[in-house]
Amino acid sequence: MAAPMIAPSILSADFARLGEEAEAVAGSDWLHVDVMDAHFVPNLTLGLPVVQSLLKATDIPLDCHLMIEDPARWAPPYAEAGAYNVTFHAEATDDPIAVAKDIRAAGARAGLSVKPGTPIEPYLEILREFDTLLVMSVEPGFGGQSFMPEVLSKARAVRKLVDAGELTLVVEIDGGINTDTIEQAAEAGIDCFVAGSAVYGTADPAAAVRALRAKAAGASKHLSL
Ligand SMILES: O=C(CO)[C@@H](O)[C@H](O)COP(=O)(O)O
Ligand SMILES: [Fe+2]
Repeated sequence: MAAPMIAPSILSADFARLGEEAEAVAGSDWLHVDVMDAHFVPNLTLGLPVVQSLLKATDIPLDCHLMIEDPARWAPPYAEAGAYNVTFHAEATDDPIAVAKDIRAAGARAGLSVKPGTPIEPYLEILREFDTLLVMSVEPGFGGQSFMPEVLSKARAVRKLVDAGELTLVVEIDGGINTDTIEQAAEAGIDCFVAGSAVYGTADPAAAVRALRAKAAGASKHLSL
């Protein structure tokens, strides 16, 4: 496995100072941007205009997590705008392959996300159409919730396929990641760790990113390369 990646989630940042908040975590691998539409999830955050502004404000690759209905319509514009990774939910569409193809054609990596209660088995066959799998370890909608370790069996199943060379994708986890929970996720074979409150809820977000990276690296160093 490569070195662990950390993706601070701006959901826990100050929305009036997003450029500075991105600057505060310079050196992070991805900047995680939670797009919520108040339909797919019971919360409303930000959309394409804010992502377009963030793209001008930071060099950190944007990892857009779309918690929205109708990703076939709304996801490709994020890729066209220049987002690095565009992830939508398996539960939000009947044709995830078509959405992934459109995202890739527009120049971004395509990501598939599954809620905690969604099994991974029905999607294993189509994961070759994706560059990222985002395993939700809380119910999507809000930051600051508790980590659900039971979702790690999904990460382990996909890690096995990646290590066997059957899939090439980044396995990412999102929800409740902090210095107490990141090691168990790393041991399950996670490549990329989203953290919102554990980064922006602290006085020194850059130090929080370093602490998370160190813990994940320590826990995953025994895993196969
Ligand atoms: O997608 C989501 C929530 O739906 C996340 O990206 C949260 O922003 C993670 O926040 P923490 O659980 O790390 O506080
Ligand atoms: Fe997210």
